[in-house]
Amino acid sequence: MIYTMTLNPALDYVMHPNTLDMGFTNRSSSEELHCGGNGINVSTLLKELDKVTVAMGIVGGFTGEYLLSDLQRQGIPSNFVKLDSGFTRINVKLNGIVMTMVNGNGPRIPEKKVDELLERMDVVGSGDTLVLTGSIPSSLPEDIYTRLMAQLAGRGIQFVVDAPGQLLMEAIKAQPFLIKPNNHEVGRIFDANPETPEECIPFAKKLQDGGARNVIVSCGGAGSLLLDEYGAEHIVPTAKIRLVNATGAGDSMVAGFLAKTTAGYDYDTALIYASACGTATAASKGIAKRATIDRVVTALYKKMGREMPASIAEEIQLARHKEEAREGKSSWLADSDQ
Ligand SMILES: O=P(O)(O)OC[C@@]1(O)O[C@H](CO)[C@@H](O)[C@@H]1O
Repeated sequence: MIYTMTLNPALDYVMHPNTLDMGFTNRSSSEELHCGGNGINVSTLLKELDKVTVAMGIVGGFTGEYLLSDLQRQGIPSNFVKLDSGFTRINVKLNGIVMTMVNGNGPRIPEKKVDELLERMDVVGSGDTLVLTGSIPSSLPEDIYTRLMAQLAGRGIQFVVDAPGQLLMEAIKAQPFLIKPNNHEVGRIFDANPETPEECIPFAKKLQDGGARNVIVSCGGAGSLLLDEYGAEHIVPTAKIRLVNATGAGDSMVAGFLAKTTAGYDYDTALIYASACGTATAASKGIAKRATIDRVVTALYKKMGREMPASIAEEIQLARHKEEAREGKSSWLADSDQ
């Protein structure tokens, strides 16, 4: 089972302002509301790929209730600690000419709620994957991810960490299976300015020396790097799309990588799939839908001049048939049952 942990979930309020003049009233041409926070995004994309996950974390107030009901509506099982006061943050994403985000700090988390969370973690056991991702409210200690991993150490759990700066550097000491910073985050950690996957290799090596087993560094349109646990470097380009929304693209990469590694695919295939999932979300409003992911996977293999593994091609075809059947465009279900 894959568990995702979102300690600071959010409702992402996406606005499309035509202007962004400081000190004046700006108007948005349309708005959207998505349930977010990194772990929830990972669960949402994995749900699109028919992978069951349990979303865990801490929620509060009416925004937290909304988030839980949305997870239920999507059919994503959840196990969240509920706060007695305070509310889950609303992060504002200004999707104008230049994308600007204002992320909330999040509610205050009392120590007893941390204890409750640690108790609930006992459901995670041997063979499970635990994804620890996103920032944490400032009332939580900086070593919270390390504490969670220490509590679960020795149970045969695979940890995945995608967190900013110091949180990440603390967490790699617990030798997570995967970390996924982007090139800007890597640059901030090492006081450098890597732009391409190739330029990220030495920094990925340092992160591996610090304990991480597999290191993915996403570099936006320049492609992605995976330095795998055997020391092999994999680089994939990014499929060309029209950028709609960068929010959740990194989480979608993590989800895509886990979808394929937990299904037994090799790291090379998993990275290509991860990159396609990230790109598909960047081309979507909210987290990508299955049909977009499949289109981008196909485009990426074409761009790379490589043949898609037959099993992935079959999956894509099956998903398309299912979609057509749902929309009443084909009768393949009836045919195949005859
Ligand atoms: O403030 P954090 O926790 O660093 O990031 C939170 C966030 O920006 O990340 C997700 C996309 O990755 C969004 O759904 C969410 O609003």
